[in-house]
Amino acid sequence: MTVQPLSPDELEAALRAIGAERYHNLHPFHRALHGGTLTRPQVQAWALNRYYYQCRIPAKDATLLARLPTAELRREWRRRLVDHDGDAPGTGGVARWLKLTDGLGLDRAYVESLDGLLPATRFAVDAYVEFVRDRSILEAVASSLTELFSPTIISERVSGMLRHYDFVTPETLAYFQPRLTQAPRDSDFALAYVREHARTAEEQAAVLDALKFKCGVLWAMLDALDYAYVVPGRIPPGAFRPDPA
Ligand SMILES: O=C(O)c1cc(C(=O)O)c2c(n1)C(=O)C(=O)c1cc(C(=O)O)[nH]c1-2
Repeated sequence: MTVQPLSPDELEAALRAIGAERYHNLHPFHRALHGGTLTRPQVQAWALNRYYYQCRIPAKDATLLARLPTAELRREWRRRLVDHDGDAPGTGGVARWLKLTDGLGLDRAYVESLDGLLPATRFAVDAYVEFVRDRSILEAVASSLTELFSPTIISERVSGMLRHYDFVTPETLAYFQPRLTQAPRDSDFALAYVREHARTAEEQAAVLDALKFKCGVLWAMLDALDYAYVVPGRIPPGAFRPDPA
């Protein structure tokens, strides 16, 4: 029996249902981060590990950019590189993420060295970069669609962290403000691309799987933090160890 393809609206609804079920806003570590029940060292561990995601995002976008077939698509996608890398030293999202790790009292050279990462952070983020490098353009674009759901979590995060943690200031969280406009712009484009190009049932299944995969990447990063930094005695050898209080 041949499976009938979904209409673009049905495909979008199926993508949104994946986010509603699997996006990392539902993870216990995020609930704790936003709800104010983490300690400063646990927030430091989150920011340090998330730095690796931030700094690999432009590399993943560059691998896709190189494969895009038209100037129109490349022009659209290259904005993401500028958003993250900036167009001068000290500008862009990665530099702003370092303001967050600075504000949390982490040594910048240590953060940038990547020496303190959890092994699973590295594996999860590298898997995302490799997925985008190796899969079809359609799957690669679809894997960015978690950003459909990020403005809500970012708003929750900023208000929750400012309310609950006296060691967090609006300047420390400056990374997130531009994301509130960048993420919808990027995800609107990616969603329109996927709605138009995922026509067959096979292509649509691949797109849905790409979004599930990406939700898994984000979830696995938080599982790793939850495992290592919530119950004492579980920090892997070589990973970030908070200073004794
Ligand atoms: O704070 C978040 O929860 C969150 C989530 C995501 C996401 O859903 O992938 C991104 C970001 N932030 C983000 O800041 C960012 O630059 C980004 C790029 C991408 C991507 O897949 O290309 N996702 C995300």
